Amino acid sequence: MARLEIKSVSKTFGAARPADGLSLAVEPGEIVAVFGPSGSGKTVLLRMIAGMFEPDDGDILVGGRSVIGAPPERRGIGMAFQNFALFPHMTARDNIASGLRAKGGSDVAGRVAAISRLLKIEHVLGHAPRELSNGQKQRTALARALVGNPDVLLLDDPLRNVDAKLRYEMRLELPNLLRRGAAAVLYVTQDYREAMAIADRIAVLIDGRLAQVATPADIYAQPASVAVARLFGDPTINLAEVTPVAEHGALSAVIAGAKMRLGAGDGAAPGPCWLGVRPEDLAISSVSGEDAIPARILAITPMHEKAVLLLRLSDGTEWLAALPPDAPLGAADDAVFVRFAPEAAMLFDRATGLRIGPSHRLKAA
Ligand SMILES: Nc1ncnc2c1ncn2[C@@H]1O[C@H](COP(=O)(O)OP(=O)(O)OP(=O)(O)O)[C@@H](O)[C@H]1O
Repeated sequence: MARLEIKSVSKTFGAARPADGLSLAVEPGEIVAVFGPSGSGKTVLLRMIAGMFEPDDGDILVGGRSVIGAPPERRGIGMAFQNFALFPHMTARDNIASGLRAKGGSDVAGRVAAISRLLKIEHVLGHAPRELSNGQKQRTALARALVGNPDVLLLDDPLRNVDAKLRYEMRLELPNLLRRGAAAVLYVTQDYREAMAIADRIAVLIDGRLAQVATPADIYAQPASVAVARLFGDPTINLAEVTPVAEHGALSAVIAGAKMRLGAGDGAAPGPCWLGVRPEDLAISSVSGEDAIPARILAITPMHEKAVLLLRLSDGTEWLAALPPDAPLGAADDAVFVRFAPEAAMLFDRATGLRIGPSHRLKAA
């Protein structure tokens, strides 16, 4: 059992700076998802930890000892990648055993059998990779990463190339499987749902910097910035440019002519902001009122667990509302009124993008 610590790590490739002062610690038995847009530096981070190349600055420690300069096989790290990276000429059994054999481990056959049972691939151990389905390849690659009981487990988008059904199943199974060995797990994914389903904490990487490291619930309810807020949620968060005003210690902002009460902030007017409201926090009705934004329904998309309404507010802004499918939805071109609770409004500084003030969403939940 060992802690993984990444301390002020930076890496530059020409004009690209995929790691810019990254600091993060992962405890034994903890799963931290590294999530961020394409090109944000996720793979570079994993490769530096694995020892495929070294950082320009900073330190990486496993169990309190720096691994900088140590060869990959001496770092106590297991890895699995999105393209599986299995040796094509070896059976699944030999692929799984390859790392153990290289290290001269004991009871290789017994350990391979045990991990294969756990991953339900015992029946294909004699097959070559070309004879395996993508799901079986992915389980074989995971088995190879897990079999040596590594201190640190690095998984680079391991479910990207498997079909939707298996991905769903594996999202349910993986957390228990990964926690068995009490490794410190870094799990890279481009899918925010996968990050939320699998991880204890999510490290949001944007342009080589950690924009936020927090639990999935906190990141959703209290995103540190408008960029983080936009990465989590489907449909994505609705935004409006506002300049809130403070009256009697309470904030409000005018959106498309309607004066909306805001629960965010500390009651002082914060200057120009982005206001963000999640689609599921909007209520739609045919009843007008001072606290309601006039809008028109442009389109309704029924989905099995929700209906998504595309709305045009009276100032031309387009917002999305996500409603329970049994809610009265109206029809395209209907005039409607949009409301949200003051606690549902988040405010982000327009210049920096950072969220303003304490969130009231958690209190409301
Ligand atoms: N070996 C390398 N040489 C030069 N530039 C590199 C190298 N590896 C990565 N980069 C650059 O570093 C940046 C981050 O790349 P990285 O592969 O870490 O992104 P990512 O977040 O994993 O993206 P994706 O989700 O698409 O896999 C990119 O601009 C990439 O072009």
